[in-house]
Amino acid sequence: MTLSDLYATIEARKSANPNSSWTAKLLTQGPEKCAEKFGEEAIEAIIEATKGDKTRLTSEAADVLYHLLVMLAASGVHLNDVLAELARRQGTSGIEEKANR
Ligand SMILES: N=c1c2ncn([C@@H]3O[C@H](COP(=O)(O)OP(=O)(O)OP(=O)(O)O)[C@@H](O)[C@H]3O)c2ncn1[C@@H]1O[C@H](COP(=O)(O)O)[C@@H](O)[C@H]1O
Repeated sequence: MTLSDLYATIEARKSANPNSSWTAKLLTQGPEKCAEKFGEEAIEAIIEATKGDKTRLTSEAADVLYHLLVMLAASGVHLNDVLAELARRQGTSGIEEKANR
C-alpha cells in the first residue's frame, strides 16, 4: 500500500455511504473536523515518540498519515501537489530552503 493508493481510496470515499465508511463519515463533517482529527492524532504520536514506545509510535504514525491524507482531500489539496513540492525541495539543503521562505 502506497500513500498514493490510500489517497485514491480516500478520494473515492467522497461519494461513499457515511454509514459504511469511516472516511466518508469524516469527510462529510468538513475540513475543520478533518483538521481537528489530524491534530489529535499528531499529538498522540508525539506522546508515543516522547515515551519511546516504538510499537505504539508506529501505530500512531499510521493514524497521522491517514488523517493527513483525509485532511488534504477534504481541503481540496491533492497528494500529488504535496509530493511535487517535496520533489522541488530535493537537493536543496534545509537551511537554504528556510532562507527562501
Ligand atoms: N488507514 C485507515 C485508518 N486509520 C485509522 N482509521 C480510523 O480512524 C478512526 C480513528 O479514530 P479515533 O482513534 O479517534 O477513535 P474513535 O474513538 O473511533 O474516534 P472518536 O469518536 O474518539 O473521535 C478509527 O475509527 C479508525 O478505524 C482509519 N480508517 C481507514 N483507513 C484506511 O482507509 C480505508 C477506507 O476506510 P473506510 O472509509 O472506513 O472504508 C481503509 O481500508 C484503510 O486503508
